Amino acid sequence: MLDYLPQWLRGAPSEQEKPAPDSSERDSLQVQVQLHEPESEDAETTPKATATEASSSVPTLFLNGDRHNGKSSSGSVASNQSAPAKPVLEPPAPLTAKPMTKQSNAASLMPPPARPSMAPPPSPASGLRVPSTGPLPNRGPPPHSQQRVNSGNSLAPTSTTSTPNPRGKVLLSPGHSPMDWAALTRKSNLSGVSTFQRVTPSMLKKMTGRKGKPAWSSWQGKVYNITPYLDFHPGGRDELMKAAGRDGTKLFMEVHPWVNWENMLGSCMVGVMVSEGSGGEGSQLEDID
Ligand code: HEM
Repeated sequence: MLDYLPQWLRGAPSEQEKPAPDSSERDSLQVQVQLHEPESEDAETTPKATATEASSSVPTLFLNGDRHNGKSSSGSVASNQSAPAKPVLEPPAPLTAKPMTKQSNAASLMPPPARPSMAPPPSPASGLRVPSTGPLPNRGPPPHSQQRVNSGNSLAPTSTTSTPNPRGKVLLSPGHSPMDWAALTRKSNLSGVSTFQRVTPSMLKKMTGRKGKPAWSSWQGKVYNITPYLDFHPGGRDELMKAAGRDGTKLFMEVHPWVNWENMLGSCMVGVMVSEGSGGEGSQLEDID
């Protein structure tokens, strides 16, 4: 009975029956001892398989054994000719270098260069654009300022519509875009006067845009007819009318110092400011009205 099992598995023979172990059995017994012998403080952990270089060309795996154990002089564990119960695992798959796949190849490539900026070429209306870089300029008067309060005067019906835009911009009616204004000023003289005017402060004060009079405003010593621009003004008629009959420099600079007054209203220039008493043809224009 149990003849098919190796001797060492059939159970412990009595001391008398026990034959002198041959060398291979001795080695097998050593293996058992080695497997159960705690080697270190973490010896109770799950046995781990470790690859090692066997004496033959085929790599062999060992349980809980390090390379030195496997190559011990007894050689029973490392040897392929040991007992069948020997805990030898199948040889692992050869650790060959993986060929580069397409994906890993692409991942190792350098990223594409940054896209060049697609800034549009400068246009005639570029002076009207808000600068895209740098600190934000003053975006109009504070919410409760006098400038934000509707003046309530009886202006002619406007062709612009107020919007809840926080910047105070209005919806310009069709045909009144900044481009339309630029095209209009290229074609015609919009000053409303045939000759250059010498305008005194009292003359300017009367040019309020009411009672059939044009709206004039001065800027750095020059006088401009702002009436034609009223419906083109992105801030609306009411805002622009605040500068009528007076020097508009301060108001203008408070709201949009980046806007080029002289370029935009060049064709609306009426004349220059002169001191009181030295008025010129402007007084004649006043008489006509
Ligand atoms: C008379 C010469 C003026 C010209 C040529 C002019 C021109 C302009 C332009 C081009 C804009 C658009 C700005 C932008 O998009 O960045 C604008 C907006 C505006 N303007 Fe004028 N403006 C003038 C006078 C005034 C005055 C006197 C006021 C106020 C009393 C005023 C109030 C505003 C407001 C509230 C806006 C909208 C807010 C903004 O764009 O920041 N403007 N104006």
